[in-house]
Amino acid sequence: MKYLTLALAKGRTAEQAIKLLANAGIHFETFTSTSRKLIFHDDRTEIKMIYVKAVDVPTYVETGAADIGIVGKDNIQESGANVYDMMDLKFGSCQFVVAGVDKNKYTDAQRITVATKYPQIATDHFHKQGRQIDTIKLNGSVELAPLIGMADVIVDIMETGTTLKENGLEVFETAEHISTRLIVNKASFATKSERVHNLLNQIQNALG
Ligand SMILES: Nc1ncnc2c1ncn2[C@@H]1O[C@H](COP(=O)(O)OP(=O)(O)OP(=O)(O)O)[C@@H](O)[C@H]1O
Ligand SMILES: O=P(O)(O)OC[C@H]1O[C@H](OP(=O)(O)OP(=O)(O)O)[C@H](O)[C@@H]1O
Repeated sequence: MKYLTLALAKGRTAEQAIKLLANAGIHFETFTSTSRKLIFHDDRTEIKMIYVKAVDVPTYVETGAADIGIVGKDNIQESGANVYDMMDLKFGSCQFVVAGVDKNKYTDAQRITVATKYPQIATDHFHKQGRQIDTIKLNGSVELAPLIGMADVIVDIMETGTTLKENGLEVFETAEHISTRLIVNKASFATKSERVHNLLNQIQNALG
């Protein structure tokens, strides 16, 4: 039988994903989060895991380079990838928020500048409200932007709220809840349906 390929997001959710897979009977014996190895095999279940940057997981799955992906909903939504979002894995929980320092200015402004790692999500969020925005794409430390006058607000992920608090930012709006999801390539879902369903069942059972 041919191996199913699973793209797993590196970073803060990786350990929990590996633990969930182990509980589902899928073991990557040589895996350590600090290793530089990119491909791991479980010969018993015939699953090949590729260990990649979170932001790239939807691309691997959409193109069929991977049959299945484990990644945060933030990255799936931002990518707009045409994949099946099959399962909430219940870890990596956080929330999209709009935050800044001057709420009155934010409320009254005709047009606002939004700094974010997620320009597509920010644009969609504000367009739903009929607001026009300019986006500035940043790749980290987004909270800095309103503090130095670079942007009026940020759209970013909040988990504990510590980063906002320590930088004197206030939540103006809360948006979507985010968690880690299991996504499936559309062609694989049709052509490898039995194997994909078996894997989904194993993971669902492990989730309890
Ligand atoms: N407090 C949090 N901040 C950011 N992401 C979180 C948080 N809690 C859970 N997540 C989830 O974890 C993923 C981010 O993990 P991580 O920060 O390791 O990746 P990244 O930001 O894509 O990586 P990098 O910082 O290397 O670019 C997010 O995509 C999100 O789904
Ligand atoms: O509410 P909190 O628990 O404080 O978590 C939220 C922070 O975590 C993330 O940043 P990350 O740690 O990925 O660093 P980054 O600034 O490099 O993106 C996110 O972009 C927020 O800055």
